[in-house]
Amino acid sequence: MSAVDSPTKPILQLVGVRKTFGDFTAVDRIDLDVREGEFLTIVGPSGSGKTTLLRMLAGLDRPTEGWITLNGENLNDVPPNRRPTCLVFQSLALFPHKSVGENIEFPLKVKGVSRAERKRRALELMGVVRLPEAYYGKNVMKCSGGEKQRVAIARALAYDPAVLFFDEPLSAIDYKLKKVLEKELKDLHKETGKTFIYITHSLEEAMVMSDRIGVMRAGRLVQVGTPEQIYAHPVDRFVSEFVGEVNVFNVERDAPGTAWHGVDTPGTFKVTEPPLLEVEDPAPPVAAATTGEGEEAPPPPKPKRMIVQNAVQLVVRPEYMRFVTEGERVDNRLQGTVYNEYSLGSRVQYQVRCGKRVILVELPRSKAPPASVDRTVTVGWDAADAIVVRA
Ligand SMILES: Nc1ncnc2c1ncn2[C@@H]1O[C@H](COP(=O)(O)OP(=O)(O)OP(=O)(O)O)[C@@H](O)[C@H]1O
Repeated sequence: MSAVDSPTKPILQLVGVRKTFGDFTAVDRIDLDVREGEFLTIVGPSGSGKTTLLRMLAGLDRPTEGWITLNGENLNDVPPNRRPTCLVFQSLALFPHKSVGENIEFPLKVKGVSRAERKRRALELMGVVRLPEAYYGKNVMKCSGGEKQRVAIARALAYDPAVLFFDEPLSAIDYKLKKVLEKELKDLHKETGKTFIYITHSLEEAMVMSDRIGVMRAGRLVQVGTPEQIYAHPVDRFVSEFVGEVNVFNVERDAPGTAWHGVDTPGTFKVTEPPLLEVEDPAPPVAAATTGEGEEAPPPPKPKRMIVQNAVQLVVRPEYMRFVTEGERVDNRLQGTVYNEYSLGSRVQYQVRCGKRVILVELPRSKAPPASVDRTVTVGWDAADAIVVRA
């Protein structure tokens, strides 16, 4: 059972964490519970605030507002070297003139562990990260990128931290090795049972390894969920597009119960009823009250209302689009012409011009029709396969 399914208590809690640089807010009021033993990945585009958040977690920066607690203890003023956490940097920060063994043993040496015990533990950790014992005396700069990565992780494990932070450790590694290391990191997480917090801009990486993923945008954590939740139930268009290429249709209706019409794509569409939207009541905020001691008490929260949405976006992933034959039952269909097709290895992607729009369709190679370019086709999708997000 993963940490996500189990009722484990939060090990790390963030409450209203904010970081500003002058007038600029890099991280904006983040609330997050990290469960003990989970692999949580924070993803987001460049500049969304991931590194700033991680630096606060690791103690390299102090939050401007809010609290970070570990097992209930406020960490805000605890320096990095006094925290039971360890950060594996993108640059790895290894000691270049030292051997693999010396690098891994460093935290143990600082703790005053005997030479024999240090060596025993270093060899044990080399086994955990799959480095051959013969590498013990090898100069770390003579190791490959993937090997250095393993040394950095073994050294982090030597600290025996409660939580390990990873700052894009695989970003400089070639694609094939990265795929191997992603799986190894996931195995390592399982074997050690430690809490891993991982930062990356690659959602693909996050999907492979994580129990949960937090998606950041402009300093805010816009969605936290399992890879399945992020993929199948993105909260908005930003998250859905971050997960991969999508077809987006703007649709609206005059009133509940009437037909949905395309705004930018002509036609009537069958749409799964969108969820009610929770909004703050537009009534003016209630003035702050004064407490008995003469201090200002915070105003009560604004009441919320549920409203029916009559304008939404339908997000249809290319793999949920299909070519429809005459008479085939499908909820929504569009006529078009295939103008390009691309091989994606085991899948084929088609670009289909439907009026002024280009629709992406992706099929497994085994179901891909041959030589489709310039053919007139009908593309279609079922209402249940469209993700309905706020317009
Ligand atoms: N010390 C600083 N002073 C001023 N602005 C900063 C500082 N550190 C970060 N920022 C700004 O805060 C924002 C978030 O930066 P951050 O490095 O956290 O983003 P990121 O999501 O990690 O990006 P990337 O994936 O490119 O590393 C950026 O606009 C950045 O310019």
